[in-house]
Amino acid sequence: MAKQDASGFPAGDVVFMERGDGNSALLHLHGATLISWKCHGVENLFLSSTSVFDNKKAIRGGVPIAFPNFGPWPLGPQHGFARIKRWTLAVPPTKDAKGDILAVVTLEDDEETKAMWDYKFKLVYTLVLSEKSLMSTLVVHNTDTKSLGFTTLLHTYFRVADINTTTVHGLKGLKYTDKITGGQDVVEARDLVAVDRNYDRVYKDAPNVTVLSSSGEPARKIEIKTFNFPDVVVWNPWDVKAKEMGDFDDEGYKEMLCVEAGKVVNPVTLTAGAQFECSQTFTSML
Ligand SMILES: O=P(O)(O)OC[C@H]1O[C@H](O)[C@H](O)[C@@H](O)[C@@H]1O
Repeated sequence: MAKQDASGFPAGDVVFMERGDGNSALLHLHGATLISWKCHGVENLFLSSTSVFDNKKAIRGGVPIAFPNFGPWPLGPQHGFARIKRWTLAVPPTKDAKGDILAVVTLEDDEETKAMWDYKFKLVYTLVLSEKSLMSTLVVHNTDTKSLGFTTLLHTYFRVADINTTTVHGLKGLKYTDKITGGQDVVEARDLVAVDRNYDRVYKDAPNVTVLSSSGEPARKIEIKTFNFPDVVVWNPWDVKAKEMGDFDDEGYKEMLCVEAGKVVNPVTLTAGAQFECSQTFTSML
């Protein structure tokens, strides 16, 4: 398995949050990519063992942030630049009276971002680690004197013991676009969505709670509660695409599922000085 604890990284590259009861989180400042969330000692995030940590390429796994664009982008790299920029640690891990840990990282425009996307902005990403939960809040500030538009998404790679026992609840009745087959939107008929091939589906207008369940050892049941993320992308590259990606374990598709909270179908428009807040909270229900 990939290095998923703080000891494998130069100290200045990662932010380690630890409650001391088997609950911890590890964020890499490259892309503000959360690369580990352990709940009672169980790792819930998938990180490819072949992920490249060169502070250039996006980290393959954890929770990369897509901003200011989800998907192919004519102005710059796929999924935007937030996942490949170095973020700044604004508030180092701080414990409150309940024992919860808070940390804040930020990203602001610079010459490189403005060459692609000519706007001034500030992103503030706040993590709060509780006993069974991790809340991640992204606030986008328009610090420019003109309006800007964007799409954004938290690209969570969940770790599961066995994809064949994994389901996602909460998507029934929603329309989705299937990016693999193309064509018309389809209505999801299943209460429990199981993934048995290459999936790349964008579910629209989802309720704010979905639940990922997986048996095997260890079993997992994780509630994903969102705010201002109306879309859910379900992605698994499966065997052929996994092999095609240089930074994805050949067999890794059997041990992961991406359930991505997004604001991707309808972009956000922010007037000068305005801000937009969105969040997702993982809660282990076991
Ligand atoms: O390889 P990446 O740029 O990290 O993208 C990985 C995947 O991200 C999302 O899930 C998209 O819906 C997929 O179309 C894409 O293949």
